Amino acid sequence: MPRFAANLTMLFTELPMLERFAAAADAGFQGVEILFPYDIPARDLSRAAIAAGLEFVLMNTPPPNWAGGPRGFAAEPGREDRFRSDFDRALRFAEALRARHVHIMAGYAEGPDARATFTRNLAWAADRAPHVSLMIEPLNPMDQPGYFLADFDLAAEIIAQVGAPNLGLQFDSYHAQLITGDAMEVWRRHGGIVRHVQIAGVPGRHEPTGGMIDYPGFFAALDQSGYKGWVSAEYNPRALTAQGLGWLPRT
Ligand SMILES: O=C(O)C(=O)[C@@H](O)CO
Ligand SMILES: [Mg+2]
Repeated sequence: MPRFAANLTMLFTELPMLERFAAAADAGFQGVEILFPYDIPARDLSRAAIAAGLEFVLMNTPPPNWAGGPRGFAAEPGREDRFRSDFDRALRFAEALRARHVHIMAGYAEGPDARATFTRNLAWAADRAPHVSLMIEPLNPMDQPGYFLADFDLAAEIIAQVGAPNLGLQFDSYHAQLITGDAMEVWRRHGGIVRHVQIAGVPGRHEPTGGMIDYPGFFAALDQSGYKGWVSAEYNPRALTAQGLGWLPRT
């Protein structure tokens, strides 16, 4: 069975951020992720993770705000300077948090120029931080209209084209299901380059139970394929987070 992390941007939101760490540990999670940790001093987040005995698994490149903000700039032609200064800021946080992965967000653009910009920026980032695990994640176009990366085959092509050992795929089964209609098939095709998995129920992005994805079957497929990374719960709980954790396998 994989190790499970709680996405603290979306889970345990009934508590202040620094109290979510202990709640996640008490619930049985072994790791945590925060999408945009930039509003809280990194030392406070790091202390909370260490005190709760949790690994800090993932954070995103800026911008800082989750609510309604854009989702990065890496594929936006003409915004290379902004991407680079944001990336350096993300690296400072990642180091302070000892984050295992950094998700580089593409932003909103389309066409060959966007692809070329994204590829160049990713190559630059992979070279600048060879010791950091970097990832890109396709997002479904219903939730993020206009987001450049909305295709798993394209993500795999770009990762191959960059060819950096520290760049891989972030596989969110919720987005995979909405983009293709068959998250399991996407896993079978691209699981080999996946460094991190996120889960949620479809439809609705709630608890991973009873929807279009067979999660017990998916967890078994992860084991069968030898996946050794984390699986993060990235969903909006229907009620209090702890009330909806029946799906979380107990070790
Ligand atoms: O929305 C998702 O799914 C994510 O994993 C975020 O990192 C993107 O905002
Ligand atoms: Mg995700």
